[in-house]
Amino acid sequence: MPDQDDSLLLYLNDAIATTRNKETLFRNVTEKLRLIFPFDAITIITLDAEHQYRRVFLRDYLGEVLLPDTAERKPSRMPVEGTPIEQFVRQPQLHQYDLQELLREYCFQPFEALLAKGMRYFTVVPLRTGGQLIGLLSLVARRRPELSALDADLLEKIGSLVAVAVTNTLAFEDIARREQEKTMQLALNNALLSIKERGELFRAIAAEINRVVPCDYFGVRVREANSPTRALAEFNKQPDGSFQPLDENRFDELPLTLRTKESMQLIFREPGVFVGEDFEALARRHELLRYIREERGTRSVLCAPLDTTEEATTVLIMASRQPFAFTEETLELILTLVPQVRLAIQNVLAFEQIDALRAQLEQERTYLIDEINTTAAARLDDFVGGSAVMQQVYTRLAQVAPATTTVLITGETGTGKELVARALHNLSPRKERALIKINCAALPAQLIESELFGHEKGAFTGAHDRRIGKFELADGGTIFLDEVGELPLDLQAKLLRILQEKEFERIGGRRVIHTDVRVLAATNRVLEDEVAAGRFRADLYYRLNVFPVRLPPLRERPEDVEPLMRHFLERFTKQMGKPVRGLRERDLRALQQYIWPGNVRELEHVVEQAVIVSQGAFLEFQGFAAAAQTAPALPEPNGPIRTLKDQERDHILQTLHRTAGRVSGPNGAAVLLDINPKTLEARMKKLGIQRTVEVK
Ligand SMILES: Nc1ncnc2c1ncn2[C@@H]1O[C@H](COP(=O)(O)OP(=O)(O)OP(=O)(O)O)[C@@H](O)[C@H]1O
Repeated sequence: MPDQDDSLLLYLNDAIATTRNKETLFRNVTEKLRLIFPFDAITIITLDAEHQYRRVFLRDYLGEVLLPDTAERKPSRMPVEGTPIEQFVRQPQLHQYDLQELLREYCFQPFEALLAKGMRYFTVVPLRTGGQLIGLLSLVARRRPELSALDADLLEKIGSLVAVAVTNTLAFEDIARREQEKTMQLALNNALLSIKERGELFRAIAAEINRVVPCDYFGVRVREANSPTRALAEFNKQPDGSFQPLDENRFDELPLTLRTKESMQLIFREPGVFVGEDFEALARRHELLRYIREERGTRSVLCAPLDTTEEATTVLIMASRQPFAFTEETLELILTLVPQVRLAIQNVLAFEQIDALRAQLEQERTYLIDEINTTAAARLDDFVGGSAVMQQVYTRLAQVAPATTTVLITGETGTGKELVARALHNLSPRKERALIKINCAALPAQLIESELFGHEKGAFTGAHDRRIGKFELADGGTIFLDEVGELPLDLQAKLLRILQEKEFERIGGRRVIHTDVRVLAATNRVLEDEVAAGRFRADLYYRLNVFPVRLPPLRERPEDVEPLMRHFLERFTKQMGKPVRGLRERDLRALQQYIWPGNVRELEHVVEQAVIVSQGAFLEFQGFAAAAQTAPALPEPNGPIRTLKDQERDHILQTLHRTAGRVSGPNGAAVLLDINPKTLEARMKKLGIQRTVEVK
């Protein structure tokens, strides 16, 4: 049939030169071939340059669907080694085989399936262009094809034409793919450059990628050593095609057995596609994947590592309910996007960090402004009083200030414990960061925890927003736990953990937060006694008492009274714009002899009051004069002994007199007497002191 052959060749030549559409082209080619050669199925495979991998380029079963389980359903790149194709590649000539014989040598599932469909004969035509073997054309038939020498010659020629067509098509596909890549990269770039919010950014990435590689799940997860993986962002595709973020806590509903660290560890660390049987095998081995398969109907997964550092691996994961949703090509495409996506993630995380720092700075700023308004930063120069006991204190302060050592400041009320804490902070390298004060006695017990550790949004009723705790706020700075002896026992345990491990969690949060905080604590209680009474944890006491600083009460250093007095006098006179007045010798002596239960603070108040009320040439200590007369601690040697009750009654009365009847509050009698206002009220009741009657 030479004429017919020539016209076929001409036809093919023409078709190949003019048809750009792969499907039309090969439909035409196979139809023509069938007219000449009685084959039942035609397959074209292509080979890579090293002939190690094969891809199915086209299958045509002439109307009869064969091999329903394997056709196009594998990742398209498959190895050559170990298959009969190895043999064809080694001797690239036109060959005819009996499938049964081939199968004796090789175990090859596609051929077994062909055989099961009644196919017996297999003709291989090498596809060559420019002397290079680029693929194979195979023709399969039920009946043995009788090929003449001319037929064989024709087939070889057809092979050459088909090879050109295949190469052209591949080149076109390659160009189209690169264009697609470029378009995607451009689209992604636009999104990545303009979006700074994490959720939105990842949603845009998911949507762009989904346009080319459809998926039902898109996520970026991070694996860190020794902890379950966590998501940077995760989305599920909705029926309307939009991507909705997945609930961060959705794994909380998992059966406990699945929430083990091992199960929650990321299994994907290499780029790969897991489809069909590969996915099923993986799901059988990995519990969590099996669960996701059941719950979400996931049947294939693609993963592409984005970033690997010593501490963490970040992986992009796509999943689909289709069993063969991804191929090696899709993976290659996704991998070309990795550098962009990595950069975008780094950007967005950097933005978040900046935001977090800005928020922290803002909080610190607001806090500091509040603080500055009430108290200025203290230095050692601010301490007045050169008594020997105080000299020892100053030396200890100067020694410990530059270290990160925890300091426990003890002393009666008003002895200057807070002043010491401020001085320690300001003398330390942390002075540029915040000094955060927490008054452990002034907070309702149920709020202290949130105050110290912060809480997540919705952690408890009323927690509308996330709140940063003071320990987090003080990161890099100092925290001052005032009245630490008042801390409830359960919080003592939590405080101990921070001191030991330097980490904590927000209430309602699962993330462990590390913090670098120097702790200063103060109390006017004798903590040893509190420990003995079971009200204070011994282990916490030892943790806090690393470097104790005890502030002596004013009565133990009467020589400091005068300089302190003069110091306050100068301050208040200036502050109030009052004229300078003299100090009577007897008043000074009375002040020095007084026992000062409220210590320096009480002295400060006495002077303040004197500056306010004095009119003449001398300072008047009206309220104090009475106290000074009755204050001597020792009674007359031979005088009548007064009962303790009387003594107590008088003492309370004097104090109330001084505070103009005020029991509680900063200027109340309870502060001066260093007892709880409720306790004072109870005592007053017991002693028959009625505020309104007695104090006018
Ligand atoms: N040595 C000192 N020199 C100058 N001022 C002092 C000195 N000691 C204390 N003060 C002042 O006395 C007042 C009370 O001090 P501070 O608040 O530090 O005492 P505190 O021991 O923390 O009291 P509390 O136990 O009641 O909290 C403050 O105004 C402080 O500035």
